[in-house]
Amino acid sequence: MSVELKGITVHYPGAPTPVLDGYDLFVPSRTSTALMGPSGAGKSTALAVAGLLLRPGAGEVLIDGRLRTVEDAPTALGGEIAWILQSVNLLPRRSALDNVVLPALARGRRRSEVEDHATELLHEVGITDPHQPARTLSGGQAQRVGVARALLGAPTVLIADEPTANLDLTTGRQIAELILRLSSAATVLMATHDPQVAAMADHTAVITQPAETGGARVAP
Ligand SMILES: Nc1ncnc2c1ncn2[C@@H]1O[C@H](COP(=O)(O)OP(=O)(O)OP(=O)(O)O)[C@@H](O)[C@H]1O
Repeated sequence: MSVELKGITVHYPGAPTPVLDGYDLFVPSRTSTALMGPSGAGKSTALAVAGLLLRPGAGEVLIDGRLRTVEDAPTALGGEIAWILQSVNLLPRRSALDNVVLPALARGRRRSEVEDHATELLHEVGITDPHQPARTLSGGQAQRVGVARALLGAPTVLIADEPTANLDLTTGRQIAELILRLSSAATVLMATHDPQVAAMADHTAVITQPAETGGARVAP
């Protein structure tokens, strides 16, 4: 499914200027785009709009050519749209496997329906013991569990907001490679500050500092 932002404007209350001002982005179906740009340029804001978590002041979000709004979030999130964040927020006393399946159980799936697939995904991301308690995982291992959790619902749109930011460069790049390889059937939008991570994606879009340009723009 393609993801398109058309003329998106977001002006946070109290801010002197909009963080996004007529922002356009097109991510073709089943491709990945790395979103780059200086801190504060609006990458997370653009992802929140694309992921239907933030209603823009103006503009449209089209997924697979269909107009979508934040009202669609309850059905889309965890199903067709999945997120991977910088901080993984695992339940520390539960196992890696529990952390992968719990969101699916909360959405009404039976454990028996998802457990085999979750175990397989954990294996694919390099977690050899699915019963390892989350509190004993390293940061990199925890993010691997986060990747498996995001992929369990077979999302068609995967949004990753600086998924490697809390990791050392090498681990971060391994995680980015995993995300892009395992989500090849999805359309991926990933914010990153690491040019090597960005280079792994099919395309790069740069959001420039609005204060300098009068509005965020995408570089070709
Ligand atoms: N909920 C909010 N309310 C008010 N201002 C906000 C809010 N969220 C973000 N901002 C401001 O909007 C600007 C863009 O923030 P955003 O997090 O989208 O940037 P970013 O490019 O993702 O930055 P970073 O690389 O540091 O994560 C910043 O100046 C930030 O302080």
